[in-house]
Amino acid sequence: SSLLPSSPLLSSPLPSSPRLSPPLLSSPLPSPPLSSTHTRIFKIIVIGDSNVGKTCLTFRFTGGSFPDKTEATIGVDFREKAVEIEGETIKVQVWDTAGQERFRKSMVEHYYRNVHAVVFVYDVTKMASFRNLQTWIEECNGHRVSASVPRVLVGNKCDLMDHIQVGILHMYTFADAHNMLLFETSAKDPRESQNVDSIFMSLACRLKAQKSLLYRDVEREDGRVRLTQATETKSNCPC
Ligand SMILES: Nc1nc2c(ncn2[C@@H]2O[C@H](COP(=O)(O)OP(=O)(O)OP(=O)(O)O)[C@@H](O)[C@H]2O)c(=O)[nH]1
Ligand SMILES: [Mg+2]
Repeated sequence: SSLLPSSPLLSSPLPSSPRLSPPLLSSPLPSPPLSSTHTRIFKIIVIGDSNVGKTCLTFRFTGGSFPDKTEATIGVDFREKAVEIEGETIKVQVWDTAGQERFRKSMVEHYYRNVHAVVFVYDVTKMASFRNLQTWIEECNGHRVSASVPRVLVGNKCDLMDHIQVGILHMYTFADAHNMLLFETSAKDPRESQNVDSIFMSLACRLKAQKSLLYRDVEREDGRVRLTQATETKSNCPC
């Protein structure tokens, strides 16, 4: 695990440092492509206590498996996966952040800058990791993350059924109070992998929908781009 995205866990080449290229930093949600050569990137950060399984979840989504061994993330690891939604290829760029304070201090500003969605993870077998969510939410709010940025609550390690400390009621109440989508997952159990994918795919669909409502009918007329009213809202989203 490393500050720079040179980790062997990386699924594809990614920006060489957290200073991302201008198109990603310049707009809160990148506009849809007007040509097929431009791929939109959605930046999703994954935060929560150390050891809750953030690295394993992001690896399960981008790499399709559970890593044999992980070390505490230092700074951030980037992982990326191209997904296709309604005919558009979108890059889901997952920022796997460090849970340990000493490994994240200098990076926090980078995490939240122009983020498109936030995934809050806790460990269903550790009540402390659930209680600490309040602190993570405060940090997120403290970095001027807009209320329109979708937030998701993920209770991980649900394969450890005999050790569950955070019941479903806790989870529902919390997610409801904070207007979050919620998922219970296991990064470890392969039978749960679809559920892990759903976390990121549902966000990607939502982000795409947010923008496609505005730009759905982008048309070119006489060489000029014209925006027209959305005429249909039916979605072919795979989620
Ligand atoms: N049983 C079980 N263990 C898991 C699961 N996900 C992760 N783990 C284990 O939990 C430990 C921590 O996982 P990581 O993904 O490294 O945790 P992290 O949240 O990235 O931790 P930091 O990088 O320190 O913030 C590892 O030993 C994993 O093997 C899961 O779904 N089930
Ligand atoms: Mg980690």
